[in-house]
Amino acid sequence: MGTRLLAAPPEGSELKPVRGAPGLPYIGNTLQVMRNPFGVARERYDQFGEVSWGWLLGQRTVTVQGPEAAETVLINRDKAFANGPAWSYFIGPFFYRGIMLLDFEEHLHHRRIMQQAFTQKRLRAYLDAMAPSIGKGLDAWEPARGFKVYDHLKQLTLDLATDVFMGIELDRAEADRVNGAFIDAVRAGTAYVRFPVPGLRWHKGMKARKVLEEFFKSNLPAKRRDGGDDLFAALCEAQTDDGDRFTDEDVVNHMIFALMAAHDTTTITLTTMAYYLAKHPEWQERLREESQALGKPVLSFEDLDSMVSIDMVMKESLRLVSPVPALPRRAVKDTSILGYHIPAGTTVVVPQLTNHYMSEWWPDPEKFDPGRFSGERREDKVHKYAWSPFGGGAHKCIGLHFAGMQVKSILHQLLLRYRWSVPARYEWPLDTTSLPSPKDGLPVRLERLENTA
Ligand code: HEM
Repeated sequence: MGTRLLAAPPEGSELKPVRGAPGLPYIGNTLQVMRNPFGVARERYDQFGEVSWGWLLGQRTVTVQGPEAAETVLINRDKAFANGPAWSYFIGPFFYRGIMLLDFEEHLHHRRIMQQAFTQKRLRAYLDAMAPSIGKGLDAWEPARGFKVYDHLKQLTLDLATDVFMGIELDRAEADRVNGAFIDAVRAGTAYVRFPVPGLRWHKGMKARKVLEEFFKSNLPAKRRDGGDDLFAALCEAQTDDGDRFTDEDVVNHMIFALMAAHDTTTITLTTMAYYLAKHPEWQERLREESQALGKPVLSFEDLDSMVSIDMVMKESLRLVSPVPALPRRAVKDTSILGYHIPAGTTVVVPQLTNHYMSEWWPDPEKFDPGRFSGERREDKVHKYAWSPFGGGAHKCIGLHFAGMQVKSILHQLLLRYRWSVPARYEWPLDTTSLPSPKDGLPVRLERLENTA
């Protein structure tokens, strides 16, 4: 495929043009990137270096590889890169005015208020609220061969979302209606037909958005009045020192977005951990011993830092399978990345999934080796953006401590109740066409342990 330049740099500037092998207009390498993101990224890096371009999902897209380029884009010093126009292309109609889709001053205003829903005091309350629901959810698992871990974890985190995020008692039918709408809204983002044809994903997503809006709107007055220990109440109450608060509409938009931001990401992290712990039983035993040694059936906030092995496995799993595989941005003015000219209007993507596999930054990147995050080794310290599953800069994941808490709390309780394994030669078929997930649901042999805690 021929090499083409994205655009000529302005005359007299010392900037270099971005090169690429873009392929057919609109289609380009989309299929290859989806099927084999690692191979394509390596090939492009070897041919063009950190900054290259191609057609991706119907857009001219500049892909920036490696932590230095990631830092330039995410730190965004001269405010050249915007989230809204880039993310809206994928999820705009369904996650309208979610905080990740806001930019610059407006984003900062919302972020300051939202921060109040993620204080240590709030996090403690969320953790205490979720512990019993986790136990109940896990107790209902039925040990079997071919037990689909991914499907069960997805259901568990969805049920937790109803408790900890909404704090609303729902009967099963209502919970299924709201959860179903939520799932349709998330799926719509990966629709191939990107306009509303009745019965297809996009159309279902639009309908689902309406269901969710009505649900949160109708529950909002009671939430504002009664408060609570859930995220919905926290967003209603959140207030900055300057007295800024969210409007009713803001609360609804942020709730719908937060559910989405939290759900699949946490499920993918837990599933990846379950996969590697099944493939590496010595690590599973090590984690189980750590949990048993704690001598408590559930984790409290104070215990989180002492779960050192779970922490290392979580970090390594987030490196190997970054739940948000790529971060898109749109250049809102002419700018540059590592000396390359980026014209206004260009879509720029930071591919976290493949960045975590660069042998330039990670020794033996394909290997599951949680010890690389141990105090003595800290391989992630090679660059601030070498390990960045939570992104960076102004939009860095606001829920990262929440995620750590939830993952550790679930894994601790899981390790105390069950052992799981896969045949030695099993390799999971990872689907990378959307957010990464196992095509087969990750079937394991699940056994209940005699003594829990
Ligand atoms: C392991 C789990 C998680 C991962 C890997 C993850 C990853 C990310 C990433 C990469 C971003 C930045 C997107 C960008 O810059 O374009 C982000 C943003 C965000 N995440 Fe998470 N996330 C996780 C869990 C959560 C949870 C549990 C919550 C809520 C409780 C949450 C709420 C958010 C929100 C609200 C934003 C937007 C922040 C902003 O734009 O200011 N995330 N997340």
